[in-house]
Amino acid sequence: MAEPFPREGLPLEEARRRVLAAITPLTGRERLPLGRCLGRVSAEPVRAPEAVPGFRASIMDGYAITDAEAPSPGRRWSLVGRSAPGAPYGGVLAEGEAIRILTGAPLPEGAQRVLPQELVSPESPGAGGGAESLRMTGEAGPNPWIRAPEEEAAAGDELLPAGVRLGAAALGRLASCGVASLAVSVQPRVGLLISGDELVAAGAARGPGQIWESNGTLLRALLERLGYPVSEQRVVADDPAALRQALLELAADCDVVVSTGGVSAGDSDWIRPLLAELGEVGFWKLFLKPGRPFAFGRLGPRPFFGLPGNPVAAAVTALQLLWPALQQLEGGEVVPLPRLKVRLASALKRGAGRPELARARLAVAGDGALLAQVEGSQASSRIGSLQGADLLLEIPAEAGSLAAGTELWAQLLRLPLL
Ligand SMILES: Nc1nc2c(c(=O)[nH]1)N[C@H]1C(S)=C(S)[C@@H](COP(=O)(O)OP(=O)(O)OC[C@H]3O[C@@H](n4cnc5c(N)ncnc54)[C@H](O)[C@@H]3O)O[C@H]1N2
Ligand code: MOO
Repeated sequence: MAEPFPREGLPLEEARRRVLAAITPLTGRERLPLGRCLGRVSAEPVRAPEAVPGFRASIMDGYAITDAEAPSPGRRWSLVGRSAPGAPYGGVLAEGEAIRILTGAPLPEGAQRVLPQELVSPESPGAGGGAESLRMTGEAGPNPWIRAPEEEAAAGDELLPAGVRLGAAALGRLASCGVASLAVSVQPRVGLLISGDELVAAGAARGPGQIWESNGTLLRALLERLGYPVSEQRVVADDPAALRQALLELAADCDVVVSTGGVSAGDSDWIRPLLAELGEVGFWKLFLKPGRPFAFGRLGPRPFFGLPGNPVAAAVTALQLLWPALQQLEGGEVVPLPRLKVRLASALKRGAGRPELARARLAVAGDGALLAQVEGSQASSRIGSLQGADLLLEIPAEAGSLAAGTELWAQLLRLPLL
């Protein structure tokens, strides 16, 4: 039977294309208060209900006057009132009059300019009584220091399209425009299956040849950081009946099923035959280091990701293939990691073979050039190679050892702050 994939494995780009082509976004949505929307995806466009700020507001603490042009030093006004944030001056300002105004307070009708208080000096009425007055002592510039009523938004402006991941800035802006809640897409429920006869929980005593289970902790934390907490997890031995049972349960309860381990070609690697039995193998094997034994397919109707058992390979393929799929399942834009060009800080010994995503630290040289520092073994079993990594260096398949200074593309392991 012809294999539906090249023998050496699928190039990463092609694998990502096939994964995304097979993923249909979930249709559910829910309305949540803003405080619970961080990291979620907008399910519909949001428009400003009203203009914001909605009135002309002072940008400075000072005095509002009717003068359109900057007044000259020595000019005087009589002080007739005050406008504070939330306590506007009710009257109409006339020529020759000024009011005290605070930052953020509404300008009264007739006012055309605010004089920052540093430019004027108030004068008390003399012995004969009369109004308090104001005298121009400084040199006014052209800025009238007035914030336009529609500076942030006009009524009906689109504040946000559908399909956008909500960060602090978007949520803050929605609040500033009076929006209290919003419709967001439901999140995919992620089921995680961890398999391996050799695995014991961290903290438990190890028998001969046993290792402490780490992929559960690693993947759960990574997925949580990406905004997709794992909703169910099973740890199962390399036993086909137990694995079949766990896969069926996870597929029943979750929108996407992810496994780690048991996906290469050994005689206790059950994931692929079980996927073929319970659903369909879309493709198996990537032309990638780390991450060659990777399976994608369907478990019944659910997308399935068989990540390798080696921890680094599991984390890298989760970032490269599972994360885009989760973004698409949620109905959001699939946002790739930013790519940039960096130079190797030191020579890198390697053999040509598979395209590699090497873990590196980002350093900035004195002249501002971006440098990649690859430290220690890049074995896919060594989780330490992920620790502190800022970059995944994209090393082409045909590249052998690389000299210091070699320019390479790299993916920046950073999420947006705002
Ligand atoms: N003949 C071949 N052998 C292997 C190939 C191959 O192409 N031909 N590929 C190698 C590569 S590359 C990788 S990566 C591994 C992945 O194999 P599996 O996905 O089947 O994973 P396992 O064999 O179950 O485990 C590999 C390794 O990782 C450890 N492991 C597994 N699960 C966990 C866990 N939850 N926490 C911590 N460590 C875990 C496991 O003990 C093994 O050491 O296959 C190569 N072999
Ligand atoms: O793909 Mo494996 O992760 O190279 O060791």
